[in-house]
Amino acid sequence: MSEPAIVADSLTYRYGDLLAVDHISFTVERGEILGFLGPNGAGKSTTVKMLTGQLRPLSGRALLLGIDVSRHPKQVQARIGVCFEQPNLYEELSAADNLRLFARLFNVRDLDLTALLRRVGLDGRGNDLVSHYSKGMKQRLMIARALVNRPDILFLDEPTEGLDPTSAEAIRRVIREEQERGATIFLTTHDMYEADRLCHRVAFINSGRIVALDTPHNLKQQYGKRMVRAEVVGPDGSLLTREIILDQPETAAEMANLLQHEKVITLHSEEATLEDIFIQLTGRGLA
Ligand SMILES: Nc1ncnc2c1ncn2[C@@H]1O[C@H](COP(=O)(O)OP(=O)(O)OP(=O)(O)O)[C@@H](O)[C@H]1O
Repeated sequence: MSEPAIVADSLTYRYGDLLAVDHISFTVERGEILGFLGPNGAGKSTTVKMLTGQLRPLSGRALLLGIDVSRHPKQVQARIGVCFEQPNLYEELSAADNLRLFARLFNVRDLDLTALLRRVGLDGRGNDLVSHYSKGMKQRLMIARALVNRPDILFLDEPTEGLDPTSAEAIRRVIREEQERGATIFLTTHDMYEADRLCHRVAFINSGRIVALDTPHNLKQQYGKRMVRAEVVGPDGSLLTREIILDQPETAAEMANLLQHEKVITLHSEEATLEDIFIQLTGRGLA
């Protein structure tokens, strides 16, 4: 079996007195989409920078595709694609020239510019200057740039943050396509719905530490409470809410009581969201 796409082994980083990343360890298998979830300042970007060779860990090490990132950054960088939250494009060049420049840097000779621009919904706009692009267009161009070298691993740092729904959906579609192509995706986000829909597993990070790492389904099973919420008509005719926790010894009796003795108007089953679980584990929200 091939080695994992990403191995983080006790990665640690400090800015002055601040321990931003505190002995983080995890593994991402090839072809997996891992969501890295945490609030502002949790240490997500710092972790990504260590994984991609932009910051040298204070201690610990990162292996990408079996290669030590600190020892062989160039070798690793040729095989990954990185898209950061802050646009770092050449604004006075056209979108196409930005991509061509990157292709030259990576020695990619058979770049199909038209196809690449089409994938991110920028076909017909390749000759526009990047400075004339909207925020969403720049973000999509950065994704395109991260794909130029057909990376084995894609690092996407908050790729849909602040985008309109159409741009965000275009980016999610590309993420799924890349995973189907066989790429591994490391997705940093504080959007729990996005993580829930896209990721095979999610890691919760808080104050520089991983507090949980599992599939969204297992996290909900382990930490979440499934429940039924009903709206019923009260004695004075007003609407009241009843909540019944599922999977308890008394659940069946409570459900029977509800249906036999109350006038039920609506009935919905609900499960914990990743946000609920994050709050339960850390005492704070993701936003
Ligand atoms: N260059 C820096 N100098 C000093 N402190 C920094 C620097 N970069 C980040 N930090 C601090 O390190 C901690 C982790 O920051 P980091 O950017 O990794 O968090 P994050 O989870 O990516 O947050 P966000 O969601 O806001 O991007 C924060 O407390 C932040 O203020």
